[in-house]
Amino acid sequence: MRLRFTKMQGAGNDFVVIDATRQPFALTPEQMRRLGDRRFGVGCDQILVIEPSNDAGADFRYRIFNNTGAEVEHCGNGSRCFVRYVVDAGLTDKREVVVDTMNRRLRLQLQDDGRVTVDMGAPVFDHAALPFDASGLTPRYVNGFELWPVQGVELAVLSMGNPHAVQRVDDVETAPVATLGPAIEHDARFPRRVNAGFMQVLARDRIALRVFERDAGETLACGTGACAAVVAGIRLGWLDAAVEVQTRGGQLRIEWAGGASPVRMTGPATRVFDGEITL
Ligand SMILES: N[C@@H](CCC[C@H](N)C(=O)O)C(=O)O
Repeated sequence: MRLRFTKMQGAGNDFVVIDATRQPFALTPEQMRRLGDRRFGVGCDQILVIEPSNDAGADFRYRIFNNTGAEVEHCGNGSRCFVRYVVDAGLTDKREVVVDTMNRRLRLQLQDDGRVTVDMGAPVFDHAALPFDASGLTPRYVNGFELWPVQGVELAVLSMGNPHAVQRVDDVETAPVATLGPAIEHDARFPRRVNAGFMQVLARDRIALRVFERDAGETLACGTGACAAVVAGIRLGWLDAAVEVQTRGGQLRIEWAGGASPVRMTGPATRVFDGEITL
């Protein structure tokens, strides 16, 4: 089958975007793996599928697949690329778009400078949401928030719609992301696995972050990972309410007022090229 696609990236987290409002979308997990493969296909961290909404309150539905073909709940950098795509493709003339994902309704705003701000929804600390099995573990409390001992390090665990485990490191450049990342991702305490964040606090309003993503491995940036790291840093008393996050692929701004308020993420979204592939 022939498939039209657009390659996009947000802070170096790269995507194959499929417009399922204009062509049928019916790829098998095997076809998605081929599409996401950097040698045998187009190559990407995630595949984003844009569908019409069947809910009057939302403009579109947006589905996310890791490059393994597994459908996942959320993708922050992808959501910015999603809105850039629907505006540039003329699918909407709105600059504020409402979209439904698997488990959240997101509100996205295209800024005059081309960046996109996303209302990412509120963080969830309930272990069942990840899920995270803390049985038999004793947390260390910092500023009233738990750090859990897993794989020999201390993890803050939370969901941004998808699961995250964040640790503080002295230096992101020397952090053992390639070895500890997969060990945390596959730790049995995370039965649906987890995205593992490594955060260096540079100042109360600035962190450096690397994320070993579930399925995709280390990516140049992870939007939900940036939100999770900043929320954890705020709860732990290390960060203020607005933080610049330096990733290997670019800069994101994350804001959170605490409690049940939504996390706001602002960052770039860029179209790279359009193409067609036979799968
Ligand atoms: N790159 C994303 C997150 C994509 C999903 C993640 N790998 C998962 O499995 O939960 C982002 O920008 O948030």
